[in-house]
Amino acid sequence: MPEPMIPDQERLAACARDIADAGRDLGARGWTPATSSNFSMRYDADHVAVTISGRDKGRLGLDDIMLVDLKGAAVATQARPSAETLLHVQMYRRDPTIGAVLHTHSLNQTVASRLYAGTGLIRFSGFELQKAITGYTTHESELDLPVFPNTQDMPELVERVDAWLDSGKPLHGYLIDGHGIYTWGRTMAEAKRHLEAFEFLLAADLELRRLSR
Ligand SMILES: CSC[C@@H](O)[C@@H](O)C(=O)COP(=O)(O)O
Ligand SMILES: [Zn+2]
Repeated sequence: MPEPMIPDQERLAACARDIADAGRDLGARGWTPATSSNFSMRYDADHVAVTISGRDKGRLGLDDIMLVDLKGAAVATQARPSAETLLHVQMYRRDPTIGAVLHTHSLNQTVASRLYAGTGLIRFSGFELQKAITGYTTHESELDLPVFPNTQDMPELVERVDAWLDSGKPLHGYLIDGHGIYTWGRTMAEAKRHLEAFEFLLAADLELRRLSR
């Protein structure tokens, strides 16, 4: 039997503080309505600090964050991790450089996901803010944000994300139809920058659609 993992409380608290700070900021913008959204940070190579399911993500305290392994199983706690923890740990498993994953439910994210569910993709081009996504150096690039069908079956969603990544196409975030967005970064700051950029790009796209009706 392997020894049970005993979390370093200081390290876990440091992750929890960063997650709670991000949650307060994103909640204040109205992107985490009605306990929706979930957040995580890499704790070490094999573990992730993640929000406990059902908590108000705009008012998180240190007790609202728990540890899971890279399969999404709770570590050293009976608490239940966020409903979509499998989508978080998938990214940490696939890319060891990822340090934070953010999922929110803003109105723009949800409305855009419904509008583009049919095409399965939003392609941004010509926006300076595309450069806020790591690796994009010009507004002349094409930045794709896929829209996957919503389901309560997390392994099914994990499979769709895996299929996209396995095809070799770049992926910096995705929408889930009628639901919200996932994005990530090497640090919490980078994940937040990506989230803000996608939110702005979605808002701009929706506004242009309104104006050109
Ligand atoms: C409150 S409905 C939203 C949930 O179903 C889910 O999508 C979500 O974002 C939050 O789930 P949670 O388990 O609290 O992390
Ligand atoms: Zn959600």
